[in-house]
Amino acid sequence: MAQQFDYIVLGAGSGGIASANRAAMRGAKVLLIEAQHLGGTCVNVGCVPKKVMWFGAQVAEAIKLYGPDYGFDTTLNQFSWSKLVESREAYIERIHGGYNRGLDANGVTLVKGFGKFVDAKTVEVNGEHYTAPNILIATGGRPTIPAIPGAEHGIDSNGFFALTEQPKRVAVVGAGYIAVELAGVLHSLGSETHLLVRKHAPLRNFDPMIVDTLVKLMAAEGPTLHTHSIPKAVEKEADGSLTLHLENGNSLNVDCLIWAIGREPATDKINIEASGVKVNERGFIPVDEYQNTNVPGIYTVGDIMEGGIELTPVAVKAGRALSERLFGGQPEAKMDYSLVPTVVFSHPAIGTIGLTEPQAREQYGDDNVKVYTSSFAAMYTAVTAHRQATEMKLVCVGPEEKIVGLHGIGFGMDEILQGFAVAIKMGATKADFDATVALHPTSAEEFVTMR
Ligand SMILES: Cc1cc2nc3c(=O)[nH]c(=O)nc-3n(C[C@H](O)[C@H](O)[C@H](O)COP(=O)(O)OP(=O)(O)OC[C@H]3O[C@@H](n4cnc5c(N)ncnc54)[C@H](O)[C@@H]3O)c2cc1C
Repeated sequence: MAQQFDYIVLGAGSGGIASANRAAMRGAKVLLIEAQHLGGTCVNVGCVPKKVMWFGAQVAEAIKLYGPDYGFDTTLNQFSWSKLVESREAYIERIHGGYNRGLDANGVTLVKGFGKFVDAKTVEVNGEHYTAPNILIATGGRPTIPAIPGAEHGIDSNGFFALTEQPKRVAVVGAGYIAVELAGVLHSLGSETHLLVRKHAPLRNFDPMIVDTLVKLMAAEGPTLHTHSIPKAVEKEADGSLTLHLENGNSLNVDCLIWAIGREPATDKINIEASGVKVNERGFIPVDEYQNTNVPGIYTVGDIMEGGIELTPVAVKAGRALSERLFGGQPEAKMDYSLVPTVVFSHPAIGTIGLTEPQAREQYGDDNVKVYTSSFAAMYTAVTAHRQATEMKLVCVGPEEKIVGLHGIGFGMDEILQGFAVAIKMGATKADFDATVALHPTSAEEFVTMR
């Protein structure tokens, strides 16, 4: 006999936990199924451990690059990778505790195990059957490994977080934000780091100002960027090192190879056929604007939805909106996927929202687009020998100069963006920015003082 619930959530990651909790708060009887760890990718092998490592890298930079000119006579005797990992994992354990308490407080039933569809209303876990009129698929994704000889000698981002020792020489392959972030952290913490990208630069879909600045900073400070570098094969040498052979004829010998070439959806092992839910040729699930799949009563949010934005707050917001619609008496509740801000924890950080300059010119025509920029060395770095560039840009359209894009790379950009994202979401114009009194002295003030 199947146990009956109002709502079954498959996957306790960012989207699943948020949706399960909100549904339970609205009175639904909720079952949450998780195969591995509460919190999913973000908490265990994504945003959270990544940001801790990035903070570690910030500490290293403060000591090595900036400390001396601020008068600190410091010597870095040693850096313990394993201590950093220990602190990080203890922090993650505390987050797990918080999630458990939250689910308990809301009355969500948690079952640990790998869930599979039996039919459109039934899921099986550990031999038990559970049924509900509403089922959310929130199983997220996993890193892609390329199909080349020897690829198995490399690790992925999950493997990066499992490293107990710091690699001496490492190659990170990929041009997206995860590749940039992992390479930046490893470089700043002292590994000889190589970032290999297929084309001329990483983060190619970002505003050209961001891409150009990042490439210049990498050339000046590292990691070593290898452009037009497509891996062809990986060979394990007798000494345990790895030789990466590239299509352009070059090769690179390293101790550790990290694939960060993209992610694929976890829809292939959940017997999705039994549910009737359609997936596209890559395994992502198409949904309408209300997160409905093609099967009534089955929904999806997060990294496995087709055309989604693979970020935690997006999965969380979509999951909550869905629960408000199903159980909270808000029949029109839905996620608004427009103007989603993004930060890349590079060195320095990148923040971006809205259209890039080329996108705005394409969409509105050159005559309707006005761009404002600012370029300076962040004050934190400007008083040291290690001056670091900050570049900012506002992309405005029409006679009212509505701001449709805001982009920045520089010290503090990760924390600067959120407030500006609110203003832009509200439809701010350049005049609104100009009317705002600057906060001095900050980098952020440049956004309201551009001429
Ligand atoms: C290295 C890295 C860094 C990142 N950094 C950021 C960042 O800084 N900011 C940001 O916003 N986003 C970041 N992300 C992206 C973010 O982690 C994802 O967008 C987010 O976790 C997606 O949430 P989700 O709910 O769709 O899936 P997930 O969080 O992946 O959760 C899916 C869960 O489902 C479980 N599961 C899968 N199949 C089953 C099954 N059959 N039965 C039971 N459970 C199952 C999995 O074990 C997992 O716990 C990062 C990702 C990575 C990999």
